[in-house]
Amino acid sequence: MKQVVYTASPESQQIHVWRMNEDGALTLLQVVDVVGQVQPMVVNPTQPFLYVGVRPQFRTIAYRIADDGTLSEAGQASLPGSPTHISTDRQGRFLFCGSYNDACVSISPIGADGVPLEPSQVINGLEGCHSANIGSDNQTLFVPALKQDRICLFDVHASGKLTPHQQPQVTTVEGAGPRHMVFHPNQQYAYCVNELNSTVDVWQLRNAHGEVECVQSLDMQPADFTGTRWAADIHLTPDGRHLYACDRTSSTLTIFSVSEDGGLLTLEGHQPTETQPRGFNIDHSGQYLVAAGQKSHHIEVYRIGGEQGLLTPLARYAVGQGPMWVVIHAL
Ligand SMILES: O=C1O[C@H](COP(=O)(O)O)[C@@H](O)[C@H](O)[C@H]1O
Repeated sequence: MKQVVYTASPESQQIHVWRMNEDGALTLLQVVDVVGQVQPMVVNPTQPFLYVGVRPQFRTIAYRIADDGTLSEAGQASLPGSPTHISTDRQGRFLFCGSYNDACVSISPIGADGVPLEPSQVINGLEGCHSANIGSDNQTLFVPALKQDRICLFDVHASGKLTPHQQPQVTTVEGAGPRHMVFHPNQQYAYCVNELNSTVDVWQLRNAHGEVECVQSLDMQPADFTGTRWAADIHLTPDGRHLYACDRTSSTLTIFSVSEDGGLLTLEGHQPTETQPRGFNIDHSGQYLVAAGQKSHHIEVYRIGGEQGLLTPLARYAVGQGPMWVVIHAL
């Protein structure tokens, strides 16, 4: 499998493009200078485009992905707030943007040329909006509002509109701060990392009443941990067996194994990693994890191994300043 790794470094305004070799080693292919601080990134699932969110002029830049993974700019569109997180639906028809500082989520249609258009709708009042995550059904959008301890649910319409889902929101425990989410491949469960109390919640997507319900909440930290909690990102291996979440104060990756049905997590261990890991990702083969240290200005590649999914450090690489986002794309 041919894969490339994109890392976004807002302080130096750069995207580094790496080829990922079969053994997990990275080879630098390109450094893209971006006009603005580049933060969130996502690849269109059906067309070869990388979308990034930049500031201080809030917009998305679309890059065409060449056959070798290198990038060339294809167009830009405005965004209604500072882009904290961007994502697409599973057919690559819409771009979603969550803005923490501007407390909103937006939806922008993606044109036939692969470039996003201007937003077709903006929903305000989502305090601490930290991400927008399309469900496996490609119809329900899950939007964590960190400062309100709730995840808002919206139906996505083909017209480019969002309307409140039948169950319009679910709430976490007070002070949790829901941030990023991933979905189990069996479409039955989602996992949300909570920034402020460093826990991971397991959300059953359709309980006996057809509703979303939290069925487990696990601490990411060891029982004797007394430091400040500051969790950030969460990712699942493609086979749904191993789940990872990172905490920035302790600079650790927490490793969970996932039960066969996806409904139960077991804490397997902690891996020290780059200083202040804000973003990481897992490759498409499920063999490698790449973590970015916002304060170390490096990324580190790990091999995922064994029944427990423990991590073995392979190599670290200097990137730009303040790396914060990692995307891995199968060519
Ligand atoms: O994780 C965090 O994210 C928010 C929003 O980040 P931004 O890059 O969109 O400004 C940040 O303000 C908060 O301090 C931090 O913990």
